[in-house]
Amino acid sequence: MSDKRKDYISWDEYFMGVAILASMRSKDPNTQVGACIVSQDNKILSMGYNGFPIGCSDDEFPWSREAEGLDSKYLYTTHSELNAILNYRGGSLEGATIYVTLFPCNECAKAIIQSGIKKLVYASDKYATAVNVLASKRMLKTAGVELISYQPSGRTITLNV
Ligand SMILES: O=c1[nH]c(=O)n([C@H]2C[C@H](O)[C@@H](COP(=O)(O)O)O2)cc1CO
Ligand SMILES: [Zn+2]
Repeated sequence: MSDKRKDYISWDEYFMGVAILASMRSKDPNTQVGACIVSQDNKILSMGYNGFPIGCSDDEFPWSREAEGLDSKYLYTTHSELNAILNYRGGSLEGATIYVTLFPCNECAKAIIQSGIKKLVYASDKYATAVNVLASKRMLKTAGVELISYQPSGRTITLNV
């Protein structure tokens, strides 16, 4: 009897890897974010990345983070976490886990909590001191969502696509 492969990727590497891959679809020149929602039995339910709503052209709407008023990207981008939740076409997300490449903002936290997601695994927390992230953590913790800081395995995964 032959032994099984030993260097297969872990569930965490797989799901965070999918979130990272989703982020690579983002057209945001500054921050690309990806999310992957997973069921309690390790099935991928949905994915998302930050971008403009369907029908709002990436070439017509602005990607500027400095511009004020109607030319700011912040008015138009749908965040990766919200996109992943809205992209889901199944039933309930109750009890699911969301893998995110960046800690979610307060608006995404509300959507995560209300959709019944119970666990959040995040990679970067580069805006940790921003007031919206502090508010996000306050809500997620109060609502009982488990927050797990992803520990990179150190493995490099190369895709020849
Ligand atoms: O939770 C988040 N999820 C998410 O998708 N984003 C997106 C919105 C913007 O397109 C980008 C943030 O842009 P910037 O880093 O230039 O401020 O990341 C931003 C946050 C904020 O934490
Ligand atoms: Zn958000």
